[in-house]
Amino acid sequence: MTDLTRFTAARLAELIRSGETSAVEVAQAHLDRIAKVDDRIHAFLHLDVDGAMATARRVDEKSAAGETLGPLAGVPLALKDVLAMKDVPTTCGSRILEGWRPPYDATVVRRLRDAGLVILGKTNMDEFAMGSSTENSAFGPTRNPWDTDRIPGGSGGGSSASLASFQAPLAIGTDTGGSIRQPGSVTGTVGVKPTYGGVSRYGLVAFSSSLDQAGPCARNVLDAALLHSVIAGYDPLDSTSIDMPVPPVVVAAQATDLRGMRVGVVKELGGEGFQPGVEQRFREAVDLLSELGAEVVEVSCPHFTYGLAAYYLIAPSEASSNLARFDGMRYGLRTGDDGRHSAEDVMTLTREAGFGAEVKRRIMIGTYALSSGYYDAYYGQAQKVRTLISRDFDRAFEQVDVLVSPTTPTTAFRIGERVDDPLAMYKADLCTIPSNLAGNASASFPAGLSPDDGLPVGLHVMAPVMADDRLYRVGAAVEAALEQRWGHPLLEEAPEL
Ligand SMILES: NC(=O)C[C@H](N)C(=O)O
Repeated sequence: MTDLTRFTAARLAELIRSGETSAVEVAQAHLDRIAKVDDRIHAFLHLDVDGAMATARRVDEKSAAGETLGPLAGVPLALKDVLAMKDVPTTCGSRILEGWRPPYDATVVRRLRDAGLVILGKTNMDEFAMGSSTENSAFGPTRNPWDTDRIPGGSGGGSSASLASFQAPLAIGTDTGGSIRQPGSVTGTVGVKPTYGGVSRYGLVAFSSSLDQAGPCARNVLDAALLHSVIAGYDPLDSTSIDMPVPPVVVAAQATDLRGMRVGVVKELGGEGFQPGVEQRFREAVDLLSELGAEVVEVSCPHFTYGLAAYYLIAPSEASSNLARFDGMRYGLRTGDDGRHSAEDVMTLTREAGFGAEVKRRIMIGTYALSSGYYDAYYGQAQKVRTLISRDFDRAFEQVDVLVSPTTPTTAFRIGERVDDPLAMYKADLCTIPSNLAGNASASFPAGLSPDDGLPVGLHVMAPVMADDRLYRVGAAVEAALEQRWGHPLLEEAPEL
């Protein structure tokens, strides 16, 4: 049979159901691929070979017993290392959690297991999801399969790179300010940030609790939708979980036109500071939306311009509180516990040794923004801006069904290029942050290769709260039209590894 790592997730599941291949064969093919290429990519931090093979065998046994298999049963998946998986190392890309094996599964992980997905291992990420390049991982950077001198995006660069290098057909990411969508954009893959509350955060190690959201990553729109419907849905273990039916994402992912849909191009997200090739592919994508039947208008969201500033007060503030629990007493690393230091000293020494520079920077910014006398001027002000951004969305969605922009201002930059310039790094999330602040659904879909450097460009689509299906409708129609234009999916143009 042709190389099993080249199939879509939907097709693999079909082949397993029909008995043309087995879940064990599929898992083995992906583990072989990882063994062949991951020394050059470094997408994975940890492989769970025994666990993966055991799940695959269970799926094959069920199939042999004539049990009906779910739509993704037996399909391999790469899990971002920020989700707790029982007895499997979970580091969040940080030294401070080295050696920690969670005693429980995140709800997302439990749902994946129940649906028979084969979790291959944990993927690399910026430490505690703070970054846009995966260079802030304590375990070394991940490389972009399109050009291994470049970043695969962040913080979920391990997940996006595993897809683009055919090491896994599906992955899970988390998105606080763009960590699913920006890696998707720069690797030519699909990344969806569901509505906040649409996917449970139980067992997702918290960075900024009011912004964090787990979501599906895939090489095509239908696969992302199938994965979305596995992980989404109400969870009593997450107090912010929305008790409503999951939007009909799988049906929407089979759309071929956009007739009757109103699309708004966000005036403030583009132009100055955007790479010309990114702008060009974005404009072409907008023309394509009209060709597919959508009515396209320009929409102004004046407060989006302040999104980045508000995010870099709110996210560090929440992080400074959330990360207080990593003190050497409860999890992972403990430094200075030699009988000569007080408990407080052990906490300080552990945090000094266990956290990287970016995490420390954010803890300091957040602590400052929340401190007495500054709270109103910084954190309080940022929360007001957050409300204004939500109102921009509300007003826009009175006129249009979805909003669009480029996903990121540039294509994948070079490893090392922005490590000494945090602001340049933060700007990668200029277009993605507003949706985290407002909590609405949004996604990045491949929109072709930039004519100036031949690297992938993403089309960013934003939909109202719990209207995630609209993202998939746009994504599916665009994907079908572009494949027809090129005669193949975008990743076929990626260099062989
Ligand atoms: N976590 C995210 O969504 C990534 C964002 N670039 C950040 O550094 O906060």
